[in-house]
Amino acid sequence: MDIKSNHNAPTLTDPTPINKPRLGLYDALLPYSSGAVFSPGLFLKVQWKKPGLHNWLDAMKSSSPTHQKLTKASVSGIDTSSNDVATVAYCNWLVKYPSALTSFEHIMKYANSKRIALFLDYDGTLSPIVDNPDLAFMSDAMRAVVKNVAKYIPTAIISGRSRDKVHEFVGLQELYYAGSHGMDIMSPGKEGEDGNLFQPASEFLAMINEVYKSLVETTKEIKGAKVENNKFCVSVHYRNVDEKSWQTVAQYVQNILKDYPRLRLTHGRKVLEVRPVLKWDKGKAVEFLLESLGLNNCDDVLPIYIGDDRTDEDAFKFLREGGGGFGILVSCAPKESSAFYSLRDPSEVHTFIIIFSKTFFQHLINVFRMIK
Ligand SMILES: O=P(O)(O)OC[C@H]1O[C@H](O[C@H]2O[C@H](CO)[C@@H](O)[C@H](O)[C@H]2O)[C@H](O)[C@@H](O)[C@@H]1O
Repeated sequence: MDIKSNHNAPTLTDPTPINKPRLGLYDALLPYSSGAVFSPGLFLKVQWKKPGLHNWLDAMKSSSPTHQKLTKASVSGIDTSSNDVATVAYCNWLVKYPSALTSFEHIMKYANSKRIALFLDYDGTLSPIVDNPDLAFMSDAMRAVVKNVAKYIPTAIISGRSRDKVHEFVGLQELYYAGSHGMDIMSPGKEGEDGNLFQPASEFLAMINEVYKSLVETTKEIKGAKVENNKFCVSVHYRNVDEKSWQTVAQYVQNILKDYPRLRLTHGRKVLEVRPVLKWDKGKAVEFLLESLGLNNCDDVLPIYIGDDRTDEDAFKFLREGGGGFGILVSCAPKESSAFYSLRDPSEVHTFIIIFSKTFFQHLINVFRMIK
């Protein structure tokens, strides 16, 4: 697969925010920017039309299909001796989204002599999906590989969680963090200091808090429902709600959103995500970070994004349609995606980052020897 041939000219249309700060590690850092001012172009012009309850329910059911038990997969491939329908479907799907592990040499050939930027989603990518969102811890082994790769490659975590929460889970100072689906971006600070901040949705803070409180109040009677305040967006979890009550969850969220035309809803993995009607998503966050790092519009840069969720598709799409890189979808079940490659689960993400760091480090040594 020729990655480059798939990249067309960028299709982004909204103007650059007026006081867009640069967050680059290697650039002069601009001062902390609070209450950023943005061009009206940042707001979505078409008002979001709230879909009917049945559409919401359909989306809730399809957003997190029960994972098929796919066994015996390994780095080198899948156990094709099994005739299990799910395994066959997964193998067919791998033709379109090859494993980033089995395609590793191809990826490295393409990455050779390029500067890399690595973007990592958190839930379902660095940490396994668990029932309680407060207990979605990342393993020490995963933390160690992310810490190691970040020594050589600018690395960012891009999550739907609040930036503080995901920073607390990951626990590494040296990374870029983009919380609230990219609406809250911070660069690594110097020792004991905060880095630069970019918050395109800051004016929505009060509104989001208000909606969070209403959602907590109205859903408290639904057993298993959980509302999470992600600062510039709110998650309504229904993973632990009996399926018979999903309609009630959807109804309650819909009732509240009727009063907030400037908020919209997206679906994640057994979660409804309430967020501002802004032209800002994980794809825009990747674009912003590349620009801040001085790595945009360069032929010698390869951005790689690894993620598992629907909201990661915005980043995959950005990279595919002119962002100069590619996405890797983490999924153990077939899914349509704008990613180029796939990995089955966080343990394969762990393996990929290890192999990638080692190969990249070796490459740096070779370059160093050549110039010596
Ligand atoms: O962009 P992400 O970092 O993937 O964040 C998306 C949502 O992730 C979290 O929820 C998901 O993971 C939970 C823990 O494994 C799981 O219980 C839940 O069902 C998943 O949807 C997070 O709690 C949400 O706030 C994020 O929106």
